[in-house]
Amino acid sequence: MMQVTNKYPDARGGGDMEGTGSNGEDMQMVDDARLPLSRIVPIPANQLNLYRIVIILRLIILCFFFQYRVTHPVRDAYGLWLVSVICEIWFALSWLLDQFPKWYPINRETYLDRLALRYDREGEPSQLCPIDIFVSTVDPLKEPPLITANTVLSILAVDYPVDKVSCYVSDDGSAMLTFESLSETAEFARKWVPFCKKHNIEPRAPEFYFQQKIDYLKDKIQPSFVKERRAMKREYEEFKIRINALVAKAQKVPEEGWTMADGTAWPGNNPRDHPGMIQVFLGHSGGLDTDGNELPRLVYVSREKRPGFQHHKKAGAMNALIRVSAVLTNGAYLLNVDCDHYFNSSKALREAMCFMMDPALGRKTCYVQFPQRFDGIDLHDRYANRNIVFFDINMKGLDGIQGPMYVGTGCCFNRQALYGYDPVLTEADLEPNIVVKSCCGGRKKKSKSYMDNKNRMMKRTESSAPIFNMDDIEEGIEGYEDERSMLMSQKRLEKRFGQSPIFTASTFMTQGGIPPSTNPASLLKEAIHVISCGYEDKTEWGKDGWIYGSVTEDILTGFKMHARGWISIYCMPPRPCFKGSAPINLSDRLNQVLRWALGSVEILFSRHCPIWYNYGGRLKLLERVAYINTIVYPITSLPLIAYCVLPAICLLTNKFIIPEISNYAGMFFILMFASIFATGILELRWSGVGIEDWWRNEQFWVIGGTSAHLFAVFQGLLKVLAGIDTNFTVTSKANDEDGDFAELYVFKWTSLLIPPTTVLVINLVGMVAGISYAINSGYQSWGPLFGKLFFSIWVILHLYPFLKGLMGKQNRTPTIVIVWSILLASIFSLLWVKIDPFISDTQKAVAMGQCGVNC
Ligand SMILES: O=c1ccn([C@@H]2O[C@H](COP(=O)(O)OP(=O)(O)O[C@H]3O[C@H](CO)[C@@H](O)[C@H](O)[C@H]3O)[C@@H](O)[C@H]2O)c(=O)[nH]1
Ligand SMILES: [Mn+2]
Repeated sequence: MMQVTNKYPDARGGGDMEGTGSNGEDMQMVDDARLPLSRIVPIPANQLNLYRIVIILRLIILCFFFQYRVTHPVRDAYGLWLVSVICEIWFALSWLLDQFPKWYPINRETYLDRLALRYDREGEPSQLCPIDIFVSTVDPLKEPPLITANTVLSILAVDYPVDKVSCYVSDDGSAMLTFESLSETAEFARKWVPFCKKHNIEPRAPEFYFQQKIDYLKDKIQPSFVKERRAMKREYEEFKIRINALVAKAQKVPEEGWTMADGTAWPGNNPRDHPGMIQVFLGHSGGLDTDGNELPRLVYVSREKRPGFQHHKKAGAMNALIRVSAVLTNGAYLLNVDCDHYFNSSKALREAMCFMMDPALGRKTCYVQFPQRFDGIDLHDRYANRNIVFFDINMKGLDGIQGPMYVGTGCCFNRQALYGYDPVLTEADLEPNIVVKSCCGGRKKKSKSYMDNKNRMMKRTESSAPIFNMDDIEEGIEGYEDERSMLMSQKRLEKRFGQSPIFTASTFMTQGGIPPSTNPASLLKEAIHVISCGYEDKTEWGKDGWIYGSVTEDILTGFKMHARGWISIYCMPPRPCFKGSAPINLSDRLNQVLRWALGSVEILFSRHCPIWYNYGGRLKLLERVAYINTIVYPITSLPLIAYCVLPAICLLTNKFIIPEISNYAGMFFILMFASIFATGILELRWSGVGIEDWWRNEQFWVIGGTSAHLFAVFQGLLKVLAGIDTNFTVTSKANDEDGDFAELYVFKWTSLLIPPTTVLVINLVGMVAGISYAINSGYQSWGPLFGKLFFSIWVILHLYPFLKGLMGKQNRTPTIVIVWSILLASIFSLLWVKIDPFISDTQKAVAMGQCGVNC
């Protein structure tokens, strides 16, 4: 059923490849094996330098700009001017937070061939490290089992030694549907995996493989391929039918709850009150595939849930998986994906190992993050779902500082980093203590040296990775004199890991694997124990592992590791390693953004706030700035809304936020725009991001800012002040099989739509009013009007995708056309009739403005 021997030799020991033959070819191999497994591909210096110069220029211009703005109030519109200047200062600050972490962008390249040469040579047992892969799912109705099945299949078929891959599926919804479809998936994998490996196909998620509209015969020489492909396609369709049947069956819950095939009641009938469940499929003794080869283990896990126990959403699920996997397989590394993020490249694990198993990088790398890429997004990516600017610009920038943020999925972790240990930095960084010695010695320490270092041992468990394995511990305990301090370190371990000796012991096996001679039945029992709901009581789970306290557990988790001095790596090979789905209709997208922003606000008000947290530690300054940026951005919604309403007020009151401009001042305005434009263009140049993606990002910044971010600020405040807990509303992952993007036009009412709609309407009204006013007051008033119209149009252009989303798609007659026509019609009719409904209002406002100055 599961792996019980520790057959993973020390593979991270570094470049000491002994025992190679003495002839020249072998020597060459040894040399090659010593070459680095990855390299930094620098961005061309001329591009980067120009970019940096322009940033500095922009900074200088900005200073002059503000000097002018602050010293030149608008006499008759003091309030408007003050608000606008405050907003502008805030925008400038948030620009600084966003800009400077992009000072050292880099790219990277991996050498998979060298990795193979070093750790995975033909004819020898592979020395690659074992990896546990986590898949999280919660609601099979929103996260269709077929999608999860595809993710699981792509994992089982990954290009990595099968005995070193284990896949854990966490079911937070304790749904029998998830369980049964996983069982079907395990059966189908017996056919699917050998097919993938034989024909070396990509991607190895069947749905997406068969969906590809490419010439699948192109590089295939095997005559049998066509036939086998056809047969496999049929098999997959039958599999799909079985899954769909399960889904159909699950639509209506029987009164007495679900019963399993053997007639017993499904233990998870109440998702809020059920025991922990584990089922191991495939693997060691789980039967072979159709070619007679072993398959990776597949484990279903549904942690125990009881009323009155906090379960901490996804972070809690992930922590439960850390413990289960430590007990059952204990991979040295673990990689987690959301249920909809399948392996788009079967080489993903090897890519990650190019960094993790690198003797120099591996010791200090807490995780290797892959960019999130998506399928099924509408052609123009209306709601900036692909987040290209973030993934291709900001993250590359961070990679050059201390490493990219963790984004929740497609990320390979060093298990020790999740246990809350500090990185093992270079020997010079540390005092000459046992950590370094045992690293370099590579041999088990005798109990004597353990005794010598007992006090350091305690310290070390506080701060750095444990290097001893169980034999050492046992030997040590026998001859232990100072019982009290042993007890304390025992207590310390219990606090950190909880009350499972087996699990705690596994944490000392830094190369992964489980001790030999452990009996599978007792391991399973222990696995159930470590997922019980009370297990984390009186422990530090949530302070280590995945961090609790925010619905964006990802940011917090990565942040804490960086604060401990770990670095992370951004890995973006040409073929995207992971692909997921994204909510493409407006309402779902806004709700997703709301959750993210709320998560940020939660962090802002928590003790982990990057503004205050842990100075004097190992967090690099620019990395901190980037984290500050990701948690304060929701606040920008306040000045943003104000700023978007200002142009309309200007139009309605016939005032302006800028006084009559001199030529000298006008120059600064022009320089400002030019420098903004130039930094943008240069950024797109070094990153390779397209202008459309950039523009979408700008637009969505305004759309999100005027809706979701604003709500997040208030909900966050409510949480802090009134203790109202936040929800993790899962995004639906609809499978868009027809590919007609019907989802894009789905309209669901949510109050998130109100503020941007209001901003839009006000601006439209303002434009009508402004134009009609100008018409009435003759031609000298057209000049100032254009300034105001410009700002209004700026707002409307940014909100345009939102307007489109609001309109939906009714019978293919875009309602937006109707709206525009009504608008234009009213402008022209005003022009024709020359009436001015706002004239009295404006006069009133003028009077008030003057009063404001004089009094
Ligand atoms: O109680 C819960 C709630 C959610 N999930 C899982 O969390 C994942 C992410 O949920 P989703 O609704 O897809 O959120 P997204 O906004 O699309 O996810 C992004 O943002 C999240 C942080 O808000 C990260 O956790 C995700 O990894 C990242 O992909 C899914 O696999 C869920 O099954 C759980 O396991 N338990
Ligand atoms: Mn998602």
